Amino acid sequence: QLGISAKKDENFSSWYSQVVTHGEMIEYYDVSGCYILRPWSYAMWEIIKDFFDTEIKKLGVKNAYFPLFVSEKALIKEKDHVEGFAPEVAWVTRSGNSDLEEPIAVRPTSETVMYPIYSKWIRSHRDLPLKLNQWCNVVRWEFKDPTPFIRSREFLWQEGHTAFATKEEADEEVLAILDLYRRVYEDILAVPVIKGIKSEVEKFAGGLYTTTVEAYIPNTGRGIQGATSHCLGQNFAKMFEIYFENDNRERKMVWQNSWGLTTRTIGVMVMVHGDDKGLVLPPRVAPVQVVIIHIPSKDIDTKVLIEACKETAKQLRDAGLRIEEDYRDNYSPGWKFSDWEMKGVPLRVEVGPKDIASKQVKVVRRDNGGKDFIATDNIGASVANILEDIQKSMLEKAREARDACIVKVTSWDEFIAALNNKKMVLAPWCDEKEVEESVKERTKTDQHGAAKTLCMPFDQPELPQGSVCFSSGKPAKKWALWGRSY
Ligand SMILES: O=C(C[C@H]1NCCC[C@H]1O)Cn1cnc2c(c1=O)CCCC2
Ligand SMILES: [Mg+2]
Repeated sequence: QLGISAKKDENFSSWYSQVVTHGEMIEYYDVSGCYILRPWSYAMWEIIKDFFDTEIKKLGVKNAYFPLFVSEKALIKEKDHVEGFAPEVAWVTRSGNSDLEEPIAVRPTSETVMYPIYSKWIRSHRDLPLKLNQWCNVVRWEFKDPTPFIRSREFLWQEGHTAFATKEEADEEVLAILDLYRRVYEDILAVPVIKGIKSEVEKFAGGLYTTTVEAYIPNTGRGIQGATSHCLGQNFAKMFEIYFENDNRERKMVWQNSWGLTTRTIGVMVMVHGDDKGLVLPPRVAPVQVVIIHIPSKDIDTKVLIEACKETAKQLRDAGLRIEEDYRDNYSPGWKFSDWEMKGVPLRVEVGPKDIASKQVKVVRRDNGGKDFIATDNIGASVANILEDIQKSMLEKAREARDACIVKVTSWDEFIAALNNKKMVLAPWCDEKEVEESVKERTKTDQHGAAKTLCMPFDQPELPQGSVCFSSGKPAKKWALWGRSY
C-alpha cells in the first residue's frame, strides 16, 4: 500500500486520518461521526480493558450490564445533570412505521439507568458498598468535528458506579481509580498525564467534584481530558432516593462515585507517538510486539532460513511476547519493513544467511530506528529487555515534549502569549466561576476555541504570599492549568 503523504508537522488532521486508516485501525462509515474499529485497534482496546478490568476487580468492583435505553422520565430526573447536555441525547421515537408512545433515549451515560435500580437494591448498610462497572458503548450526538477515537457519536468505554455509606470511602476510591487511569496512560500507552481537580465550571454538573487525568497533544497545542473520576456526593442519592439504614437504624443517603475511560485513550496514544511513517506503538499496547522477517538469498535454501526464523519465533513466544512472522513470498523485505512500520510494530527482527551463520539476528527499533545485532541464544530475555527500554524511552520522550509545552506565568500578557504559542499555561487563579467564564470570552477567536481550565493540578507549585490572579487581580487561591482543548 502507498505510504502516508501528509506530514505530521504540516497537516496534522490529514496525517492523523491517514495514519489510523493506513495503520488498519479504522474504517470509515456512512453514518457521520461513527467509525469501524478494525482488529488492529480493537486488540489495543482489549489490552487496556484487560488491565483495567483486572485492577478494578482487585478493588471489589463487579461487572454487570444495564439496558441501552433510558426512559425520558428517568433521564430528566437529575435536572442540572442533563439540561446542559440535552442536545447530545439520541432518541428512539419509532419502531417499524409506528411511533412509540413515549420516546426512549439511547444511553449517553448510565447514571439515570442505574440509580433508580440502586434505590431499589440499597436498603441497609449491609448492602454497601455497592460497586458495579459496565463495559459498553454510549451514544452522544456531538456536533463538533468528529475525529476517530477522539470524538465520535458512539464510543466504547467503561463506566463505574459505586455507592458507599461514608464520604471518606468515596473520596478514597475516587483517587484509587484516578491512579489506575494514570497507569493506563503512563504505564501502557507511554503518555504522560497530569492529575488534578476540575474547576466548578468544568466539573460534572451533577457531581460534587471531578478529578481528571489531562493529556496533551503537542502538534495542536491542545490539552485533552484523558479520563475522569467523579465524586457525586449525595446529589444523585437525593434525586433518586438512594437511602440506607445505618447501624443506628438512622435513614441516610449514600455517597456515590462514577468514573469513566473511553476508546479516546487509543487516539491520544496515536497522536502523541505517531510519525511520518505511521503508527509508533508502545510495546505494552502493541497487538504485535515483534515481527520476524526472513531475508531470502541465493546463499541459503529459503526453507532452512524460515526454519531458523520459526525457532527464534518460538523462543520469543515462550518469553511471553506477541510475535508475528512474515514469510510472504509475494512481497520484498523492503516492502514488508515499511508495511510493519506503518502498523507501528515496536521491533523488527531480520534474519538472513549471514545471521544464521553467526547465530545472531538483526533488530530494528520502530521508535528511534536503532539497529543492532543480538545473539539468538537467550533471545527471549534480550528482546524483552529491548521492548522494556522502548516503553520507557517513549514515555520519557513524550514527557519531555509535554513539559516543554507548559509555561508558568503570573500576568495576563504572558498568559495570552503562551496560549497563542500553543502552550498549556500554569497561572495563579482566584478560582471564581465568573473569572473563568470571562477568560473563555476573552480567548475565543474565530480560528481557535476558548481557553479553559484543564485542571487544578494536585501537584501545586509554591504560591507566594500575596499572589494575585493573572486575570482578575484578586487574591490567588491556587495554580490552575489552562489551555485550549479537545
Ligand atoms: O457522563 C458523565 C459523567 C460520568 N458518567 C459515567 C462515567 C464517568 C463520567 O463521565 C457526564 N456527561 C457527559 N455527557 C453527557 C451526559 C453526562 O452526564 C448526559 C447527557 C448526554 C451527554
Ligand atoms: Mg461531552
